[in-house]
Amino acid sequence: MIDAVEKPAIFITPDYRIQAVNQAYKDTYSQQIYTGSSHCYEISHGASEPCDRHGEDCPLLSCAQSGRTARVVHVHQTPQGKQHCDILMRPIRDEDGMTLGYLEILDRILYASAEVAEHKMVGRTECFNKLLNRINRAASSDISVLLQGETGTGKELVARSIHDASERHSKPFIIIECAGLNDALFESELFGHHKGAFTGATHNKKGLVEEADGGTLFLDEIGDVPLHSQVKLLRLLETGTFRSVGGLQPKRSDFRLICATHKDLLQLVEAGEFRQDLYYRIAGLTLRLPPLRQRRDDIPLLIEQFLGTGYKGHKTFSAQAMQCITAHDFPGNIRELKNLVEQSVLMANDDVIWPEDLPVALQERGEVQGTAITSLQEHEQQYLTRLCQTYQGTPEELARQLGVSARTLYRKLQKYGLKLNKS
Ligand SMILES: Nc1ncnc2c1ncn2[C@@H]1O[C@H](COP(=O)(O)OP(=O)(O)OP(=O)(O)O)[C@@H](O)[C@H]1O
Repeated sequence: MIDAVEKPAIFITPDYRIQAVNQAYKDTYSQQIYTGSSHCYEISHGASEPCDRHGEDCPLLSCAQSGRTARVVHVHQTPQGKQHCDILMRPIRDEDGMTLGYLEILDRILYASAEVAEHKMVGRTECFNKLLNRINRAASSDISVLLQGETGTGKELVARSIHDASERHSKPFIIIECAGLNDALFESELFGHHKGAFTGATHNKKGLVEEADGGTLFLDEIGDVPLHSQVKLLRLLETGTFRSVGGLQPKRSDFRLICATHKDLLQLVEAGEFRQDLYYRIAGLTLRLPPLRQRRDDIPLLIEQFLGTGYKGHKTFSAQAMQCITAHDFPGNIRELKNLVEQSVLMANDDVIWPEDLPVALQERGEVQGTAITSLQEHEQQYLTRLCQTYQGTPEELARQLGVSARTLYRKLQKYGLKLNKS
C-alpha cells in the first residue's frame, strides 16, 4: 500500500516506530531507516524524543487523541537543510475498529524556507507554520481566497505562493492594484477596451481578466474598489463572463481569484461601503497574516534573509542593536524591517551595526525595553522623563491617563525632579 503513495510516506505504530517506508521517503532523508526500530522523530528531526516534548504539535498525538486525520506543518531536517513539510497523518484501523497505526504522508513546501533562501518566504515560528498549512490547503483547491493582514505582512508574497503551489502555476499570475482606481479606470484595466470606446482609447486593449485566463488574478486592496465597480466584479464572478469597454460580445475567462486587504471588510459591509454578496464571493477561504510583532522570533532569520549574500552579507547586527529591533512594534511589518536593514547597512561605518546606526525611534525603544532587568522605580523615572519631554496636555489629563490622581503625579514628578511642559 505504501509503495502506491507517490509522496514520501511511512506507516508508524503508536510507539512512533516506522514499520513500513516508501522509496520517496528514503530519498528525502539522509539517515538509514531500520523498519521496526527507527523512530519517526529521529529521521525527520534528528531528535531523541517525540516532537511534542519540544513544543511542536505532534500529529500522531492529535490523531490518537481525536481518532481523526491530522494535518500540521513541521520543519524537518533534510540533506538540503531545514525544510517545511506539510504532514498528513491518518489512523489505520483493523476490521474491529482497533487502531493498528498511522499513515504519514509528507508534502515538501517549496515556496517557503526555515533558512535563508532567495525569493522564498522565510520563517519558523508556530504562527508562520500555521499560515503555511492554510496556504497549502488553499493551493490544493480553486477556492477564492481573501488575505487579511496589516500593510507589509507579505500578502502579495502569499498570493504568489498560493499560485506557485497550485495546478495553475505554469499559467499567468496577474496583479491588479485596486487602490486609487476610479470606476472608469477599474473597468478598463479589468475588462480592456475597444478602440474609440472613449477619448484616448486609440487602440484595442486586452483587460487583465483576459490576461489571467488559466491562471490567477490577484486583486490587491480590494477594500478600495468603488461600489459601482463592485457590481461589475460580482457579475464577472457569478457568470465567469465580461464585456470589454465599448465591446458587445461577452468574453469568458477561467481564473482563480485571490484578494487582499488591510481593512476590516466586514466592518465596511456594515457601513454599507462594501457589498455583502461580493464579500461572500471573494472570501471562500480567509487567511489572516500575523503582524511581525506576533512572530518576533522570526526577526533574526528575516534579517539574515535581507542581509543576503552580497556585500550586505558581511554585516552583522550587534546584540545591542538586535535588542532595539526586537523591542520595536513594526507597524510597517516585514517591509519596514527590510527597509530598516537596508538603511542600517548604509549608516554603519564598519561590519558591525550598532544601535546608533538605527533610526532614532528604535534606539529609544531599546533603552526602555532592553532585556537587562532594571528596577521598576528606574522604569517609572525613565517613562516620566520621556513623558515630560513629549506630553502636550495638562497635568490633570496626564494623571487621568496614567490612572493616578493629580496629587500622586505631582508627588512623583517632585521625587524625580521633573517638570511637565505645561506645568
Ligand atoms: N516571510 C517572508 N520572508 C521574506 N520576505 C518577506 C516575507 N513576507 C514578506 N516579505 C517581504 O516583505 C515585503 C512586503 O511584502 P508584501 O509586499 O508581500 O506585503 P503586503 O502585505 O502585500 O503589503 P501591502 O499591504 O503594503 O501591499 C516584500 O519585499 C516581501 O518580499
